[in-house]
Amino acid sequence: MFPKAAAGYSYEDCRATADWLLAQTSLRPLVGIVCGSGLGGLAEALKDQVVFNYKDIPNFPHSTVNGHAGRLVFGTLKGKPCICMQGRFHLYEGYPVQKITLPMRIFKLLGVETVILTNAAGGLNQDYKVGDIMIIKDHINMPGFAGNNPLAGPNDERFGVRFPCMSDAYDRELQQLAQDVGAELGYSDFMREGVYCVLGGPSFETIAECRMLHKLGADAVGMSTVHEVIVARHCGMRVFAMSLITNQAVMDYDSEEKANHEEVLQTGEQRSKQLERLVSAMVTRIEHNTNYA
Ligand SMILES: O=P(O)(O)O[C@H]1O[C@H](CO)[C@@H](O)[C@H]1O
Ligand SMILES: Nc1nc2[nH]cnc2c(=O)[nH]1
Repeated sequence: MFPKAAAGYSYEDCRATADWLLAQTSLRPLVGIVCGSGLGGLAEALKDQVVFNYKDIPNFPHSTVNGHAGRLVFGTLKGKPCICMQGRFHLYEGYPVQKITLPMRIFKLLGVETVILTNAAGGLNQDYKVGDIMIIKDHINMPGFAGNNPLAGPNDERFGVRFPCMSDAYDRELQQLAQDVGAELGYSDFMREGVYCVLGGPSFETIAECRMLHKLGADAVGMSTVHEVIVARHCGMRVFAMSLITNQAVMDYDSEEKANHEEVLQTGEQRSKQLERLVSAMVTRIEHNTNYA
């Protein structure tokens, strides 16, 4: 029933995992949240929690990265049923791209309509400061240019169409909602919007690579999110994503700065309460049961 899939999982495999979860809790989540590096504190805001360790969930990969606890948390945020991934999967952990995006299909089969993704990213835009929150308005899928797209392979129409549109990947209403909620919370000074570029990692970028990405139109760079967004949109969920700028990408040969994961986690900790308030306030105001595909 729960095969060890080498690359991806079939519709039936995803259904089996979703049904296994649905049998353990009566909560039916409408919003799915993915916590980025050091941002797992978001899950603590959920009430009436039912928690699963990834290693206990059939078919689920395991978290191997510091700052990604590896727990799936069902609960409510101000009364709204949610599910939260306290930790995500990345290409550099050695998982095939179809495997790191499996949770999006599970979300869909659990009944999730809206996905909110967070990540830690390096700032390429010279106006950005460490601690800024960037609403993602678009992405550049660098591994996708080389054919590493989570939708490559046979397409199952029960999830979505063969050639999904991505020019509307990031829901504009939700971007506006984030701006409005951010302004009400007094966060406007550190809220931005921009383009996120995903790379394979795990090495951080060279100076020449950062300069190139900036010239290509990227405002922030990271190693996640985009694959999840593609799969979430393919199966018709509404998507909002944001980056916490945890470090400045090094763009200058005179700089003494060195990107490191400790700084990433530290910035996450410093901004975690504000991110939690932003996400909670957004979740309470998200409308449901509309056709978002
Ligand atoms: O994108 P998230 O999971 O937030 O993590 C980011 O932070 C890690 C590097 O410090 C990388 O995994 C990068 O992708
Ligand atoms: N690729 C990449 N990922 C990150 N995650 C957090 N900061 C960074 C960064 O500078 N580069």
